[in-house]
Order: sequence, then C-alpha cells, then structure tokens
Amino acid sequence: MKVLCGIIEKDGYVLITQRSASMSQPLLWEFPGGKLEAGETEKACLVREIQEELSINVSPVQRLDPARYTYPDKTIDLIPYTCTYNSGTIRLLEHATYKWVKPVELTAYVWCPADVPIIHTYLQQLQA
Ligand SMILES: Nc1nc2c([nH]c(=O)n2[C@@H]2O[C@H](COP(=O)(O)OP(=O)(O)OP(=O)(O)O)[C@@H](O)[C@H]2O)c(=O)[nH]1
Repeated sequence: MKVLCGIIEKDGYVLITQRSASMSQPLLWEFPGGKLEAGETEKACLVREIQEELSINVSPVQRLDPARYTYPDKTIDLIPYTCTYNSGTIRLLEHATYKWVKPVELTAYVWCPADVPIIHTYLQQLQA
C-alpha cells in the first residue's frame, strides 16, 4: 500500500499532525497525507488528502526517499514530498492537533514508526 505524506514548510517551520485517539496509531505524530487511490498521481493524492484533512492548499515540491514499514496488519510504502504552503487556514478535520516546529525539533515527538527514517532523510537533506 502506498501512502503519501507532506513535509509542509513555511518560514523555517514544518507542519506536523497528531493522530486522534480514535484513529489507528492513536496520538502518534505523522505528516499529513494518506493512501494513494487507483489512477491518481502521487502529487494529486497529497494535494487532495491535505485539503481533506486540514482544509489547506499545498504544492508538492521534492520527492524524498520512501520508507517501507510493516505494521501487524499491513505493509506501507510511505512516500514523502516536501511541500510549500499556499493558502487556507488550518481546520482540524481528522487530527487531534497540529504544530509548526523547527526541523531540529522533529525528533522530540513520538512518531508513527514508518516516519522515523523519513525524518532522518529530511534532516540530512537540509544539511546538504
Ligand atoms: N498520512 C500518514 N499516514 C501515515 C504516516 N505514517 C504512517 O505510518 N502512516 C500510516 O499510513 C496509513 C495512512 O492511511 P490514511 O491516513 O489514508 O487512513 P487511515 O489513517 O484512516 O488508515 P487506517 O485506518 O487504515 O490505519 C495509516 O495506516 C497510517 O497509520 C504519515 O506520516 N502520514
């Protein structure tokens, strides 16, 4: 299963979202996004999911290395894109909360396990 996630950058901060208590992986942090649908491009999926979840418009910019992770019930390929924030005010339609954090702060949160290598890739990429 392919899952797209957006590392949305704005003024030196990155947007992170916390899964709600009623979702799978309750209260873990993730990057907003979701499952790729049949016939959909990766970028279109990201734009759609982030609009549906947060009511904001973003533009995917750069695809980073995907990470494969096997949960007890499924294996996902988590595909990250850095994104620019375009417009809209965040409305939480699915998540418990969100935060804008500095990239160096990312490792201080408890993430969905699939996201951990992605955070390291992203931080390395920022230093390059
Ligand atoms: N959007 C998103 N999903 C992630 C991330 N990391 C990660 O493991 N996932 C997993 O990828 C799947 C994305 O599914 P989804 O967002 O479209 O829908 P969902 O939470 O209702 O799915 P589920 O109920 O099947 O777990 C979930 O199983 C979620 O736990 C991430 O950073 N962003």
